[in-house]
Amino acid sequence: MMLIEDLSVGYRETPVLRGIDLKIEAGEILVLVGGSGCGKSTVLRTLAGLHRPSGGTISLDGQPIARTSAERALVFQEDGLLPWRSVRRNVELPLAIRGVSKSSRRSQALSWIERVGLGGYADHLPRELSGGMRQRVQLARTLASGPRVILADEPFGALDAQTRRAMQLLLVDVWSQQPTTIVFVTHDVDEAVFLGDRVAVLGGKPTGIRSIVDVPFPRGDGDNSAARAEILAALGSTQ
Ligand SMILES: Nc1ncnc2c1ncn2[C@@H]1O[C@H](COP(=O)(O)OP(=O)(O)OP(=O)(O)O)[C@@H](O)[C@H]1O
Repeated sequence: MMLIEDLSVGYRETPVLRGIDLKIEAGEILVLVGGSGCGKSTVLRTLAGLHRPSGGTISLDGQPIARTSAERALVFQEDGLLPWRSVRRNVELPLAIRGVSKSSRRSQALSWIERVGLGGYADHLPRELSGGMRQRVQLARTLASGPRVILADEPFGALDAQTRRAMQLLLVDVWSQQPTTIVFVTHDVDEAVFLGDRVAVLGGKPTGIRSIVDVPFPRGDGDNSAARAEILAALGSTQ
């Protein structure tokens, strides 16, 4: 469980958000939405340990978060793959850093590559793949590293609608087999309601969280229109 208490974030003298209290349960998908520039990426980078909070505390299972750690993996819109390494060798990288033996990391990487639907592309270079395929490789690499928390910053933001949907379904598929805690930032309310167990709307003063909306049918076929309307209303009130 990740516990965020009275968190303030900002840059030098510029406060961005303050008074954030959030409890993120293990295995939950929590989505952060909010107007452009409200501080979503800053919060995520703070949870990753890349940015120091200006106040408050963050802990993961009771341990304070003070720096970056492989247990909290950041995933960006830009895939961050190493262009000179093949798909397989990109996915192997976090395993190599953890000291996993060569044969074991090769078989684990190939298994993840298969699971994200890229069997047959293991020896390709990133530049030989489409944007959606590169995002699949990024997902495989992230999952291969076995993080306890995935911090995703608009990972599908640059993809066309069809590829984006395919990636959401893939994420849900792998998450349902292995429910990792995910904090997911998006601009897209439909994506938020599809993926999230809960959606936190950030922005607005004096508090950093305008509203937390429970999604009744996350990743399912039920009617989430009331949750969607509540998120849109909260977003409207932060403008
Ligand atoms: N490195 C930085 N130095 C100073 N100010 C910054 C820095 N990064 C972001 N900011 C400011 O902090 C605020 C929050 O930025 P952040 O990127 O967290 O917002 P966001 O909600 O993720 O935006 P978007 O949805 O447009 O990506 C903005 O006003 C931004 O200008």
